[in-house]
Amino acid sequence: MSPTTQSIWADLTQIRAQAPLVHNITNFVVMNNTANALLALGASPAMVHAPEEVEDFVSISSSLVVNIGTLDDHFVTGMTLAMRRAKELGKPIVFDPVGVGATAYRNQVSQDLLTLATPTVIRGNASEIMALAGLNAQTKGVDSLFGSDAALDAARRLSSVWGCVVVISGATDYIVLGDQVASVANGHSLMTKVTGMGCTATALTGAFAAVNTNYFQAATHAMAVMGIAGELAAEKKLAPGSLQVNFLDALYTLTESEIDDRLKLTWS
Ligand SMILES: Nc1ncnc2c1ncn2[C@@H]1O[C@H](COP(=O)(O)OP(=O)(O)O)[C@@H](O)[C@H]1O
Ligand SMILES: Cc1ncsc1CCOP(=O)(O)O
Ligand SMILES: [Mg+2]
Repeated sequence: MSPTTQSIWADLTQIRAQAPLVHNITNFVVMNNTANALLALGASPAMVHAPEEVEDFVSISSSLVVNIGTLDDHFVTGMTLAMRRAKELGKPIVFDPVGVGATAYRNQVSQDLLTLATPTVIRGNASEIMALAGLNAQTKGVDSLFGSDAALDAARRLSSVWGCVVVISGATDYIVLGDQVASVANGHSLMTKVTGMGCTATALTGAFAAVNTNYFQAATHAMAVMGIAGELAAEKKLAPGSLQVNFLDALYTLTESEIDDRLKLTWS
C-alpha cells in the first residue's frame, strides 16, 4: 500500500497515543537533540549504551536505534549485544552509519554489525550509503559530498544484499526496498546547518518502526514528517539556532492538514 497523508497521520496518532519506548545507542553530539525530537514526536526515548544493560533494555523497548557517530570499542560492544538481542526478539533495528567511508574503523565496524544482525532500516546521507555499498565514495567526515540522487543505485544494491529498507537523505529523501522507491521532496536547506538532523531522521524512523511493521511505509512516514517539520520551522526564522527549537515545536504541534498541504511524496 502506498504511503499517504492518511497513513502518515495514522502512525503519528499511534505514536502520540502509545509513546513507544525507543532504545537509542547514539553519539554524544546528538543525544540531547534526538531525545528531544522523539519526545516532541510523542515517543519515549532512552539513551542507553552500557554493555552491562543494553540487552535488558532492548527487551523492554519497542525498537532499537544504532548510530555510530562517536564510535569506540565500548560502544561497539554495546551495539553488538543490543543488536543481537533485538534480532532474537524480532524488534526493529534502525542503523545510522554516520561517517562511514571516512575511516577504516568505521567501515569495519559497520560491516561487522550488518553481518551480525541486519538492520530493518539503514538511513544515511549519499556519501554514507555509497560507502556502505562498497563504492569508493568520498566523504567529508559526517557530511555528504553528493546529492541523494547519486546514491540511488548504491541504495538498491544495499537493499538487495541485506534485504532491508535503505533511506538516502538529502534535498530529496529516497526510501528504497527492492524495486520499490518512494521519494520525499520536503525539507529545507537550512536543516544542514543544524547538527544531528540526519541522526534525528534516523531516531524518528525508530519511532515509526515501533508502530508500523510495514517498514518501507514506516521509514517513508518518518522522512515525510522530518521534512515537513523542517519546512515549518524554517518559515518561522531563517537561522540555525531558531530552527533547532522551532523544529521541535513543529513536530509537537504537527497536524494532519499541515501534512496534507505540504506533502511532496512519490511512490513507485
Ligand atoms: N538541501 C536540502 N534541502 C532540503 N532539505 C534538506 C536538504 N538537506 C537535508 N535536508 C533535510 O535534512 C534531513 C537530514 O538529512 P541530511 O542532511 O542528508 O543528513 P545527515 O545530517 O546525516 O547528512 C533530510 O531528511 C531532509 O529533510
Ligand atoms: C558532528 C558529528 N561528529 C560525530 S557524530 C556527529 C553528528 C552527526 O550528525 P548528522 O549526521 O545528523 O549531521
Ligand atoms: Mg548523518
